[in-house]
Formats: sequence, C-alpha cells, structure tokens
Amino acid sequence: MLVNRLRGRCSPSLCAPWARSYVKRSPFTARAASSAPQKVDPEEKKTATLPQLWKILRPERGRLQLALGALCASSSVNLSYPYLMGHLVDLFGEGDGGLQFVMEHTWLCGLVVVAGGCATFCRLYLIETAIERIAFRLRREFFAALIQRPISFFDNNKTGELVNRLGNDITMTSRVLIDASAGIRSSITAVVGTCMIFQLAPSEMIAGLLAPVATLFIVGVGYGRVVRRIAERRQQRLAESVQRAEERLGGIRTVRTFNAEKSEVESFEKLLDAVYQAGWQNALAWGGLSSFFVTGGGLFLIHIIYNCGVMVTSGVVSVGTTVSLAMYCFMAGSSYTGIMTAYGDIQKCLGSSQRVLEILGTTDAHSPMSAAVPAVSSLKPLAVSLQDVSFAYPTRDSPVLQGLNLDIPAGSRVALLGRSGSGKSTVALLLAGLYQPSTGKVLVDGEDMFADEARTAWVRSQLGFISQEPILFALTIKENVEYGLQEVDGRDERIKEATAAANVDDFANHLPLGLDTPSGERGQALSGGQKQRVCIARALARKPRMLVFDEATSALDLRSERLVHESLKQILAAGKCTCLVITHRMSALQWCDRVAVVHEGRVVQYGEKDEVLANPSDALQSILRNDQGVTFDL
Ligand SMILES: Nc1ncnc2c1ncn2[C@@H]1O[C@H](COP(=O)(O)OP(=O)(O)OP(=O)(O)O)[C@@H](O)[C@H]1O
Repeated sequence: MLVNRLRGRCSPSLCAPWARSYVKRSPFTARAASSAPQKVDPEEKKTATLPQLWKILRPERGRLQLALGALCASSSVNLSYPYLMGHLVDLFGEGDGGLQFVMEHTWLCGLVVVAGGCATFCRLYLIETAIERIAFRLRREFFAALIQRPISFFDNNKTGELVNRLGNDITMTSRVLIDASAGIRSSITAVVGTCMIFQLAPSEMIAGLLAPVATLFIVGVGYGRVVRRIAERRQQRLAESVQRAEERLGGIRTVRTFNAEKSEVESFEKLLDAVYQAGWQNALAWGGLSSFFVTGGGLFLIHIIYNCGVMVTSGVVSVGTTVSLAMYCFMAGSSYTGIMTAYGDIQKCLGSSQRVLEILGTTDAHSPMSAAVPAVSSLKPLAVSLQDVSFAYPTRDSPVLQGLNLDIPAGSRVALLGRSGSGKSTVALLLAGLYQPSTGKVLVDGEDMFADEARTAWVRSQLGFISQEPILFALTIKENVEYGLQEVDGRDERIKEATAAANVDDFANHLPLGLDTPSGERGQALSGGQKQRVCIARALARKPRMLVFDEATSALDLRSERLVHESLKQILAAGKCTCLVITHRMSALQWCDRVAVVHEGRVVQYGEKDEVLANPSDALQSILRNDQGVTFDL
C-alpha cells in the first residue's frame, strides 16, 4: 500500500460472476507452453499486435459496439454545430423572417443537443465499464498465470517488476479503449470536417485552407514521437525507483539495524534524480509540443479569418458559410492532432499489452493449480528415491547436485548432514517439486514425481515441507496454520492437534486473541521461534505422508525444541510418516534412524545412524570438527 502511494495509483477491486465465467473460456488459460525458465525484459521494446489486443477486448464486443454507435451519434451532433451556426448567421441576416424560423426551430436544436449529451454519456459509461471489466479479468488472469509459473521464473524476474505489470501495465492495456475511442472520434471529425471544407469552400481556396492543417499534422507526428520516447524513459526510471523503495521498505528491519537510512535516502535520491532529469526533458518536450500546437493553432485561426475575410468581401461565399468553414477548419485541424495523440497512446498501450500477454500467453494448461489435488487420504508413508540427480539453478551455470543418490524407505527418519552450501536445502526443494532435476530421477512410491505436473502436485499434497526461512502471511495465526488446507472432515480437530503438537498453543494461549492474533506482515509480529512453530503446525495440519524439515527448529529454545521433538517422535513412531531432517543439531539426530552425509552435491556416506556416527567419513568428521564441534557430541 505504501508503495502504491509512491506510485500514485489505486487498485480497482471488483468481484463479479461474469468475470469468473470468462476465466473458464479465456483464450489465455487454454494455451500450453514450455515450463522452461523465462526472463521477461522490462526494457524490451516489443509491442502487441492488434489481433492480440483484440483477444483481450473481444469479450466486451457487445458493449463496444453500443459505445461505437453512441460515439457516432455524439460525433454527428458535434459535427452539425458548425453547419447550423453558419446557417443561423445567414438566417439572422435575412431579418424578421429568419428570426421567426430560428424561434420555431429552437426546440429541435435543443433536442439535438440533449441527444448529443445522452450519446456522450452512453459512450463514456459503456467504455469505462468495459475498461473496468477488462482490467478485472486481466488482473485475475495475470495473477493466476504468475502464481502457476515455475519457481525458476521467479529466480529470473524481479517481483517488483511483475507487480508493476499487474498494476500499471494492465491499467494501460485496458485504457486502450479510451485512446481508441478518442482516435475514432478524431478520425470521424477529421474526415467529415475535411469533406465539409471541400463542400463549402470555393475550389481555389481549398489548398490554402488545408495546407496549414497538413503542416501541423506532419510536424506534430515527428515531434510527438520524440516526446513519447522521453515519456517512456521517465516511466522506466520511475518504475526502477519504486522497485527499489519496495525492496528496502520490505526489509526495513535490516535497513534500521545497519543504520542505513541515510545511505538509502541518498541512493534513492540518485534514482529520483534520474527520474527528475527525464521528467525535466519530458516537461520541456511537452511544453514545446503544446506551445507548437497553440501557436500553430492561433496562426492557423488568423489564417482562416484572413481567408474568410477575403472570401466574404469578394462575395464568393456568405458570412454564414464563412463561419461554418472557419469552424470546420479548426475542428479538422485539432482532430488531426487528436489522431496523432491517440496513435501515440495506442502504441504505448500496445507496449504494455505485450508485457501482459508475455505472461498470460505462457500459462501452462497442466499447471498444478488446474490439477485436482486430493486431500491426503492414505495413511501409508511415502518412499522416496533420488537416482543420479544432478541440478543447477537457472541463474547459475555450475551444478549444485552432481549425481546424487539417496534412498529414503517408507516410514524411515533420515537426517541429512553436510557443510553449508553442499546442496542439502536444494534436495528439499526438489522433493517439494519446486525445481526439477536437470538429469536423474526422483521416484516417489516407485513413480517419477516429475512425470507430469499432476503427479508433482499430487506429491506436494502428500508432503509437509518446513523451509529454512519461516514464511508466514499477514493472516491470523490460525489462518496461517490452515493455509492451503482443503475442506476435509474434522478440519478444526486437525488444527487443534497440529497447534498442540508444534507447541503453538504454548505461546498463543498467552496472547489476548489466542490463535486469532494477527501474525503481521510476513509474520513480523511473532518471534523467530514462534514463526517456526506456526510453520511446523501448518505442515502437520495436512497430516502429511512425508515431512521435510529444513533447519525447521533452529530458532527454538531448548524447552520448545524438546516439546516439538516429543510430539514429532510420537507422530513418527506411529509409522504413518517418512521424515527427512536437514539439521546441524545433534538433538535432531536423536529421533532419526539414518544419517546421510552430503558433500559437494553428492551423498558420500549413508546408513544406520549409529553405524555412520561410529565410523564418520572424512566429510562428516570435518563437519563435526569444523562446523559444529561445540554442538555435536560424539
Ligand atoms: N535460488 C538460487 N539461485 C542460485 N543459486 C542458489 C540458489 N539457492 C541456492 N543456491 C546455491 O546452491 C548451493 C547449495 O545451496 P543449498 O541452500 O542447497 O545449501 P545447503 O547445503 O542447504 O546450505 P546451508 O546449510 O547453509 O543451508 C549454494 O552454493 C547456493 O549459493
């Protein structure tokens, strides 16, 4: 919200059934694509094509046709004014008879004016509602598409930039209707106005009247392009500075801890300075463009008045026709400018649409979201086998895992030890299906868990994963515990059992709102150990068939850790769950029956706990000696 204020925009929030029905038949959700990591480049100057844009607008075609009708009606009324004015002037010149005619037809004129007003209302109402509906659908689609992208996609793309697309680019894309409507209105006015000039003006004067219009048009097109480029640069720099602010405000505790407020303000100021420089050029360019049109328009008016004066005094045309001509010339002139502006704005919208379509067009049809994931039903523990697994993160070339083999039998409790950076958490991330191995297989109950997306999603649904960094959302403690839990029988019982087993009750009972206490943004209202306990409860509430603990109890005090271990021992003793524990703590080894040692992306020692600890390999000895000499007690 704070960053939104910095951007100076607000987000529309709509929710309607029509939008949901659209999502089912959306042209984007049906398209399959590779799940390869994709980097989207904010600087890339690609634009969407008109047919692509039409796909976005198509569901609103009924509304848009009506709006087009209203636009034609209001334009006709506007275009009739100069003709009527000219006619009126001539009628006034005819004395009482003319005045009598005017009086009798006043009501008719009033009716035309009111009809024009109604048409304008309908046009704007229809277009604005179409814009809101399109923005709603695009945001929903876009968010759904983003949330289904492979994790590697988020390694490659900055969240701030993606959020910018969700906000600004979608606003721009849907606003194309306003620009298109302005473009169509200007085109109608320009064409009809020019035709009327041809119709009313004596042929020898046409060139003189249209030449300034053409000049304004040609100069304006070139200059308009320059102005647009400057405006885009400013927009880009602004987006960069907002992203920076977003990141730093998100990590405000780190900034404060390092007393970095001053340096942050200084570096933000540098970014803002770049925005200002671009803004200054933008102001200069816009000022120049406007002044060009105001001056050009004024000179053009003088030119028209002069020509009209010549025409009237020479008796070629009547005063009324001259008035009509002057008005049509002015309308046509400003409409040509309007066409250029609309063209430029539509180009900008197409650029934004491309950035939105890049994400929408690459949604995988067989994504985990679309796969039906059953609640855990079988109580048999999972058996897992990693076979010759190699893996490199998409942002790095060097492999992290290199032919790693590990068999985790159903119901076993395996501790994974290794030096920092040896690849332990990476193994956990593969098991959680967040990344796929480059080569090798991960078999779960004998089947490749990456055979297809549905299988991966199914394995995930059977897994309780507690990551190294406890990530909570800005929900209450209870809502965090039940996060991702499907509608199952005895749901409340599950939550009760899970919060008791993870020792969450121990601290929640002392809070005035108990489990209904808000956890704060990213769980900031809880201590590190409390966050870890909520995360453990969240995993246990799913009654998983396999638990993966990645340093999940590192922030707990000894008493809490002992209580959590007791509960886990009971859960695991029932033999309903396989367990993989990544740890540096001897205490966690107590409830494991096997130990695997990972070194440089390979398992170098694996076996029964007592056997491994009695005959530690060089790698294990070095871990115990160098890393955890104090904690481990052999
Ligand atoms: N998202 C990522 N992108 C690129 N490289 C990564 C990413 N995550 C981890 N790495 C790299 O992969 C290697 C293994 O990391 P991993 O987190 O698996 O180590 P670990 O054994 O769990 O270490 P620790 O005990 O310190 O948690 C490290 O060199 C790390 O820098």
